[in-house]
Amino acid sequence: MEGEGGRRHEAIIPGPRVRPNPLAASRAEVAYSSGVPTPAPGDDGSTVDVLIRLLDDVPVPSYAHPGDAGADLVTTVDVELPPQGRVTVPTGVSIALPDGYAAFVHPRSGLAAKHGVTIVNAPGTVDAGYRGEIKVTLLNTDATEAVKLVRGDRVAQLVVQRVERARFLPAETLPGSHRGDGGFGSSGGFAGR
Ligand SMILES: O=c1ccn([C@H]2C[C@H](O)[C@@H](COP(=O)(O)OP(=O)(O)OP(=O)(O)O)O2)c(=O)[nH]1
Ligand SMILES: [Mg+2]
Repeated sequence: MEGEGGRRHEAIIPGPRVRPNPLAASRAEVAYSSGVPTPAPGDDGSTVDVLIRLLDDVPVPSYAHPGDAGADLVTTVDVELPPQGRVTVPTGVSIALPDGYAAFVHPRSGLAAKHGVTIVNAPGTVDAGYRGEIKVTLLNTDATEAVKLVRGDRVAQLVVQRVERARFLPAETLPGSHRGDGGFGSSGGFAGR
């Protein structure tokens, strides 16, 4: 456009506010650790396709509500967790995650709050290359009450996430930071301690 004095001004027209979706861009090329290509890409880049084998008569893990992060996993065996005891249970599923993803086996808050049941190694890490059955190592934190779970009970939830792999670069010194080497409660405790 021609401005005053004959100088040319660029018209500032805001561009469309569209963020590129890195998932959508790369999905077609995603490869599994085995080299098997992915199935057709999903709809809008907000889901990732994960191949699953049902090793038992179990439901495909599903999300209870839209927007949930965790898909529930069931135990395929009846189990009694003694007070403060732990048991590893099979879930009847194995999966193939695309490279660049991992799945994390998280406790369920209802089991934790009502019965004290958690997962020893929470969250358990399922590597992209793992093809074995997903298992859950349950722990009954209650000091006195045993907890009985039966085949089909939902005992954990699986959260699928993109993960970065680091290139660890040895260095003599590290850049300074506000926290420095303070940790393990350096910012203060809680009321009474
Ligand atoms: O709660 C879990 C945690 C892990 N796994 C499976 C998937 C994972 O890829 C594999 C190995 O897990 P991890 O690396 O945590 O165990 P590790 O003790 O380091 O075993 P490994 O030497 O096989 O890596 O075991 C599960 O089924 N459930
Ligand atoms: Mg390991």
